[in-house]
Amino acid sequence: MSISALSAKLIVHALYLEISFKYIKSIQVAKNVSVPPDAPGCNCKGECTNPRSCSCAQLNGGDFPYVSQDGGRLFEAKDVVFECGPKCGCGPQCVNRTSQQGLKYHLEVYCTKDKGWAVRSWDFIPSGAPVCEYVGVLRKNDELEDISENDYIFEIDCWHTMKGMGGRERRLRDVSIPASNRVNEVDEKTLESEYEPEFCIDASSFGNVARFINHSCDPNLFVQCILSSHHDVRLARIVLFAADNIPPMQELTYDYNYAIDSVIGPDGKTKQVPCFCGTADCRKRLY
Ligand SMILES: C[S@@+](CC[C@H](N)C(=O)[O-])C[C@H]1O[C@@H](n2cnc3c(N)ncnc32)[C@H](O)[C@@H]1O
Repeated sequence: MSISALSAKLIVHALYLEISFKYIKSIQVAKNVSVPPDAPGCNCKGECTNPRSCSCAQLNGGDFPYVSQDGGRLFEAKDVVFECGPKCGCGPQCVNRTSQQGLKYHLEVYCTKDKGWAVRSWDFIPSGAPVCEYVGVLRKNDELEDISENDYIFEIDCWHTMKGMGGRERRLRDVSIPASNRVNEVDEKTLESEYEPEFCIDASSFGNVARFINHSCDPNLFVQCILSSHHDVRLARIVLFAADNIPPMQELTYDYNYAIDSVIGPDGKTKQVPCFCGTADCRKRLY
């Protein structure tokens, strides 16, 4: 195939992805995964404005996690953000539903020379703005086959983030997860010694633009765990936010944060993938 025919094909493909991703907003749930019932909501009307009377603001430590500027910006990264959900009295424009309002920026999937597909925005993205949710099929980790061969899995490891438990790991293992689904009911010791992510978002067969966002050791996005309908942190939503003001056409990246040597290939050997993020502090390997 000639270079021009190949580029035309890539452009058509990218356009197709761009159009189809615009309309894929929410995750699918595998048949054997049961999502907990909707949590009780706040009693606010219209928009939540008073953190003292809003029970969702109370879950966030007594204040709203977002400022309303630019349609909602996360004030600072948090262990977990509690957004308003289906049982709340407020409406869809409530600032405490910032990550639920769909794509706001014109995102483009494009081809790089050494990392495959990548994503950039045609628009300026202000620091703290939600960029996109990691959408896919919500699955149990222990049912995935060939996890080391699947590039589109996001393990929901919010406990690791919350407890500063180091790099994400990508492995399959029988794990025993505490029966409790409430943040502060889980025993600390269990967390540190036994906890492994139980669920993941698998974007290999179904997903949105987030599946094409590459890793960087010095990223411009960060991962934020969000609870909106239920309060089970094992099944938290994963949303990517701008870590800085991001100028148009700059590649969007987040830190995959894998622990080095944590991925075992089908041959039983440690898998090593070089990192091509090109930043000054590059760790040289994805895992
Ligand atoms: C979630 S996908 C990202 C989209 C991918 N580039 C594609 O073409 O579909 C993750 C995979 O992209 C590649 N990748 C992402 N970031 C990379 C980086 N900094 N250096 C090298 N490869 C990277 C690796 O193959 C990784 O397993």
